[in-house]
Amino acid sequence: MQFSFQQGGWGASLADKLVRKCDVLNRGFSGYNTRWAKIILPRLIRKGNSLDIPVAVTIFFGANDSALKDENPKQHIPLEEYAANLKSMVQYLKSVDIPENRVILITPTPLCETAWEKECIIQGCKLNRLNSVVGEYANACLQVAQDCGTDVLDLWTLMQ
Ligand SMILES: CCCCCCCCCCCCCCCCOC[C@H](COP(=O)(O)O)OC(C)=O
Repeated sequence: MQFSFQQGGWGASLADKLVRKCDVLNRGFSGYNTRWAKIILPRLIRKGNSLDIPVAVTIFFGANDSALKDENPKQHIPLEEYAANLKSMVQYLKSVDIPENRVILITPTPLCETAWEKECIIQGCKLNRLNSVVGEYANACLQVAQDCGTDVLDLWTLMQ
């Protein structure tokens, strides 16, 4: 997310598509999981006046949360906590007047294990994420969207 506004990034493309319609703000923090994001969210989005209410807020987590506990304990978040953290962020947004119908959850994308393993080796570690595990977090994200009544962009399915 943090780097999505770089040249050719999806954030930059989105901002370009929506030019003259709305501003696209990037509040991505590379490497963050839902536990850390939940803590900083109140510093990123505060209650404003009615003119400041965002048209839409996207919440895009799961890639880092789903890192394997044994191989990457710093980023790993248990599945149940991941779902609870997503719900908590939706509830926080509601408390600052951003209702669930303005929130879009985005599932994590599928993981190319061979490409990621090469990255891990460069970093001096073993493969620390598995596509099948990411899929469990994507399903949990879909469930949270259903429970909370938000829209959801199912990149897990769309990018298979
Ligand atoms: C209002 C309409 C919103 C539409 C949003 C459209 C979103 C399109 C998204 C395309 C996504 C492309 C693939 C992104 C892959 C992201 O992977 C992220 C993870 C975690 O990275 P980070 O955020 O830096 O921690 O990447 C890795 C390597 O784990």
